[in-house]
Amino acid sequence: MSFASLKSQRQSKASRSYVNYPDNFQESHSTTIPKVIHSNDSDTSTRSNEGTVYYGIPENIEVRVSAISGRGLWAKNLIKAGSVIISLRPHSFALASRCLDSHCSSCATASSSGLLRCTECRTIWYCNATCQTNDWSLHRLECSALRKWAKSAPSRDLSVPNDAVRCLGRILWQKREEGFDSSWSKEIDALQSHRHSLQPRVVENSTHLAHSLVRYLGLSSPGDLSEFGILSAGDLTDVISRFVTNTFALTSPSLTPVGVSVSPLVALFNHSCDPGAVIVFPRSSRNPVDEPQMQVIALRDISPNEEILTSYIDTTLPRSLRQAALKETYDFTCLCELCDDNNKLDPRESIWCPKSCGGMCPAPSDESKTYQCTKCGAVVATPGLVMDELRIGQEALAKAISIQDTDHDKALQLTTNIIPRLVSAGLAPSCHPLLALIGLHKSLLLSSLSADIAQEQLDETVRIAAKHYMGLYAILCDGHPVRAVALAELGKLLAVDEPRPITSAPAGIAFPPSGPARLKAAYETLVRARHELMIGFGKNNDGGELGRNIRETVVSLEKELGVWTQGIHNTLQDLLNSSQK
Ligand SMILES: C[S@@+](CC[C@H](N)C(=O)[O-])C[C@H]1O[C@@H](n2cnc3c(N)ncnc32)[C@H](O)[C@@H]1O
Repeated sequence: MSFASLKSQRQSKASRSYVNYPDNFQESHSTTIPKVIHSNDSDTSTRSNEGTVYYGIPENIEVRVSAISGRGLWAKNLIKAGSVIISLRPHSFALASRCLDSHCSSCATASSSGLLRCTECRTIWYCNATCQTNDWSLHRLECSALRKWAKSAPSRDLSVPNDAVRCLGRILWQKREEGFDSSWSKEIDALQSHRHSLQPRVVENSTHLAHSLVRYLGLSSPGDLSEFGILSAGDLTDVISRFVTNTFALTSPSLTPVGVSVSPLVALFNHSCDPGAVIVFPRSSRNPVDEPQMQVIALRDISPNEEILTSYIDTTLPRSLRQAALKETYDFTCLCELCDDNNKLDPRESIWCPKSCGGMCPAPSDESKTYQCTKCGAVVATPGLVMDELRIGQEALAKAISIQDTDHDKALQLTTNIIPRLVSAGLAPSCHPLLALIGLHKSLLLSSLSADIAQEQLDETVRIAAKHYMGLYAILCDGHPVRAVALAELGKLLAVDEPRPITSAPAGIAFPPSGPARLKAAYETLVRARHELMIGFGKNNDGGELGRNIRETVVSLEKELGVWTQGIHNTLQDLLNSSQK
């Protein structure tokens, strides 16, 4: 297995920075869609003709409206786990700036070499002339905007606008090209806006984004936005708010964020912290022109008349952080089962029993009052100390995230030091911030893997990958793509050729095992990973690009194991023969 493929999975997170408003832009009438609450009963949903705006709604789902969450998508028939519910090319997408020279801007295919650069703007890259031609109707506008932006940029670092600005630019150009009355534009205009209830941080970001957008479009004043159907400050606020509320990360087949994407139909799914469906980009199309293909996949069986819910945020976070993120960007308080039931022990906020009975206690916090093991009743004697460690862990996590791209070694040192402290404090691997620190530590270790890796370093990376999977296993359902990718990573690491296999350790005790036992563990882990990938990235997609890649690895490991088994069989036979002589 190549280390390069592992390393390439570790790219830093796409940054999401949004808007700000020009002060001199007047507030006015707006084209905001009417509020869509049709029912006062919080528990009922109403079938709605709102769906008529949308093209391509599959037969087995429909738009309904509820008092709590507005429009949403509901199953009409049973949808089985691993089924692709929706598959479409997003209305618009833009690559993160750091991915522009490693991914095609037309089909979003990753390529380490061989992309062709636009000779005019020297910023956008394509697989080939076909991809360039497919993107030309928008790129001809984007190309000159990029050149003007670069000319007036104060520094090289700022010579390309971020993905949010570029995506918004593409949306506005395409609306103008398609016509404001076209179905394409109507779907964009029907996206939900929260312009009357923007949170303070969103206002600040939005103002900044609006200024950048005006500059990017080459307009001398916000008033010139009328050519894009934006006639007032309110209209511009709507454009930005719709974008912020309805944008999804564009991700690689192994879930690395590589940009932003907007699909009005997919944006109709409401949120749950325990979702029944996920949004992924498995790269399963036969025709590259259809890529990037955005798919919504059922994680479990969804019953007829059940609302299909996806998650907008990282569901490994504890309740308070999830609620804060949802409030800030999406302006609602989540009432899903996970958020609603405060009394249930949540592995995201749990520590091991202080008497080591194997049970768990709620992690001490300002809100929780009882720190008792749910199995044996033992009480945490020093909750204050655990709370201190949790706080220190949270601060270390924030620091390590902020420096991971600029000072890899320092970030690695930080995670290396803090993880054992949190483990000693009794945190379970699924508990925040330990799980996040383990995940970050794993990605930092993966990014420093090289062909001349030492056995100890490889083994340490395998152990941390196993801990990461254990933490995710306690939180996410079977087949969740995040869990599936973590298991695939663990299996691939186990399958890496050992630089110096340790043969003396008794089998079954050491982890990771060595020699043939390790090969067997790799095989079993990858078979399991493939099962999970087939759910999270779709059965019909064969688990997406990653699922297909794991299938090939499984097949080659099968052969390798066969050779081992045959070798052992031959050796035993030789021994038997010689003893009989
Ligand atoms: C991406 S849109 C989803 C579609 C939206 N309901 C509509 O009518 O267009 C996100 C917005 O839907 C609403 N929403 C989504 N999930 C919700 C939930 N679980 N509870 C309350 N509101 C929710 C929030 O207003 C949120 O900002």
